[in-house]
Amino acid sequence: MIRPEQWHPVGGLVLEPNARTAATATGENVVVAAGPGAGKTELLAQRADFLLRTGRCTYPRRILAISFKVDATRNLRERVRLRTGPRLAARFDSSTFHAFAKRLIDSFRPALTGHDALGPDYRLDPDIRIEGEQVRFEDLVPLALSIIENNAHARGGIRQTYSHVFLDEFQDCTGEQYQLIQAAFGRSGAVLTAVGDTKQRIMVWAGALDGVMRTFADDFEARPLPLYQNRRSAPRLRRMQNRMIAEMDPEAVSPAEDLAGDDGVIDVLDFGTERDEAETIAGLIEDWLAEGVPPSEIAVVVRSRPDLVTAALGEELGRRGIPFRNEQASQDLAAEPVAALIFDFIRVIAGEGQPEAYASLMRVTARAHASGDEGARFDSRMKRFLRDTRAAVRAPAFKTGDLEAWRPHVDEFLRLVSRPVLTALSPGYQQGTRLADLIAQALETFGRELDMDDDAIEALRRLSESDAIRFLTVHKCKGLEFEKVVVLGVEEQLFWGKNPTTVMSEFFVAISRAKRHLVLTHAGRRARPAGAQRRWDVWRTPHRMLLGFTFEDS
Ligand SMILES: Nc1ncnc2c1ncn2[C@@H]1O[C@H](COP(=O)(O)OP(=O)(O)OP(=O)(O)O)[C@@H](O)[C@H]1O
Repeated sequence: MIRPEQWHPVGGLVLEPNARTAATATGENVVVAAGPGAGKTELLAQRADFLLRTGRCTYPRRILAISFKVDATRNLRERVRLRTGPRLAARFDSSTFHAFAKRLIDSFRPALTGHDALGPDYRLDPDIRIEGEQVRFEDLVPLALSIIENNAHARGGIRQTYSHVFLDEFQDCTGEQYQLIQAAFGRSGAVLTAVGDTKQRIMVWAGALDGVMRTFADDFEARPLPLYQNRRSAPRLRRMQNRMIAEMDPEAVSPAEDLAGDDGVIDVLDFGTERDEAETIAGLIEDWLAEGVPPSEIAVVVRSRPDLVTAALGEELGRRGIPFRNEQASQDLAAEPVAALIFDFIRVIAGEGQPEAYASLMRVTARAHASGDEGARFDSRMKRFLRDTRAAVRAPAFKTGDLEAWRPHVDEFLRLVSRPVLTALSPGYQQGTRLADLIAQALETFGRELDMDDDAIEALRRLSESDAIRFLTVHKCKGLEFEKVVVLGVEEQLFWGKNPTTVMSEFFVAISRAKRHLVLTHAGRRARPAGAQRRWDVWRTPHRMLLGFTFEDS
C-alpha cells in the first residue's frame, strides 16, 4: 500500500490538473464533463488504481463501475486489471445497469413481493413478462429499485459492499437508472464519480434524463471538474469537432490556438450510386491495409440499418478478400463465452496452427474434469475427438461451405464438454433457453459468414475483433476510437429525426471516433437492397448542414 502523495498515474500518463483532482478525490463526489477523447474512461481506470493502491477503498470494500455497454464494462475491467494487477483489481466490479440490477435481484429476490414476486428459477425474456416466472430486460432496473427502496437489509448490504461508485457515459442515464443510483447510494457514505459528455447524448429516445449531469451535481453535491484536452484526434479533426461544439455547447469551445496544426485528414466524397461508393471505399480500405494500417483501426459507421446500408460495400470487400464484421449482428455475441468456445473449436479443427484458439479451448474443456486419472482420460478423449474431427472436415467429401455439415461436429463437441461446464461459463446460462439460444445464434452467425466465401477460417476472421474491419452503428461506436473512420451516407434520409439535437449528437459521436482520418460519404441514389422491408428511399440528398461543419473557416 502507498500513501496518496506517492501515487502517480500508471503507464506514465500525465493527467491535466482537473483529471488529477478527480482521480485522487477522497471525500467528495465529482462530476467530470468533457468532450470526446478527453480521457474520461482512462480517468476512471486511473482513479480505481489510486483508490485500490492507496487503500482509500478499504479492504474488503469494493468499487462499482457502471457503464452502458457490455464491451465498455469489459474494456474498463481489463484496463484496471492491467494497471493495478489482478489481486487489487479483484475488488473492482465493472457492470452494466442491467447486470447490476440483476445481481441485486438474484441476491435479494425474496424481498420482491406481490405482483413483483419471482420464483428461484425465474427467466429473462426480451418481450414477455409472466408473473412469478419471467421478466423482461426492461423490468430489471425497476425491480432492483423496488428492492432497494423497500428493503433496508438490501440497501445496507449494497452500501456496505461499495465504498466508491463510478458512472461512465453518464449523459445517457435514464430516469429509472438515476433513481436506482439515488436509492442505492444517495445520502450514503459512498463516494461517486460520474463522467460524461452532454454533446454525446444519444439515448434520448430511451429516456435519457435531460440535464442528468447537472441534476446529479445538485443532488449529490458533486464538484464539477471539466476536462479540456482531446487526446484522441489530430488538430484538423478537432477543429471540425470544435465547430460543432460551438453550436451544441458554446461554453465548451476550445480556443483556436489550442487546435492549430495541419495533422489529420477529412475527406467528403460524393457518389452517384452506392455501387460507386462501395468500389471507391473498398479501394481506399485496401490501400490503407497495404500501407500497414491494422484492420482493427478501421471502422465504417452508419446511422442506422447497417446491414442494408453497407450491403454493397460488404460485397465489394468480400470480393477483394478483406474481412469485415457487421457489429449489429455479432458484437454482443462475440462477448459470449459459449460463442467464443464454438468459434475456437471450429478454428482448431478447420485451420492450421491456431495455438491461441487451441489453448483457450483446452482451458475451458479442462474444467469438465478437474484432475487425476479421470482428468487425463478426458483430456485424451478430447484430443482424439479433435484429431478425428479435423480429419473429417478435411476429407474431400466434406461440404465446407454448408453450415449443416458443421453442425453435428459442434453438437458432438458441446456434448463432450458437458452441460454443467457450459452452464458454468456465465451466470445467465442457467436461465431458461439462454444457452440454447446463444448456441443457435453462434451457428447461424457463422453460417451467414460462411455463405460469403465458403471459407470457415475467413468467416471466423470476420467474426473476430482484431482481424476484421468493423461496421458499426453510431450507438455501437460510442466510446471507441479508430485511426480511420468512414461515416457512410451523411444524407438527410439517414441522419433525420424529430429531435435535431439528437441527430447532431449522433453525428458528433460518429465523427469524434476518428484519430487521424475521417471520410464522409453521400450517394445520390441507393438501390433498394434485398431484405429491405420497411420504407427505403432510393433517391438521396446530402446532409448539407452536417457536412457544412467540414469547412474550415477562412
Ligand atoms: N492523460 C492522458 N495522456 C495520454 N493519453 C491519454 C490520456 N488520457 C487518455 N488518453 C488516451 O486518449 C484516448 C481517449 O481516451 P478515453 O477513451 O478515455 O476518452 P473518453 O473521454 O472516454 O472519450 P469518448 O467520450 O469520446 O469516448 C485513449 O486512446 C486514451 O488511451
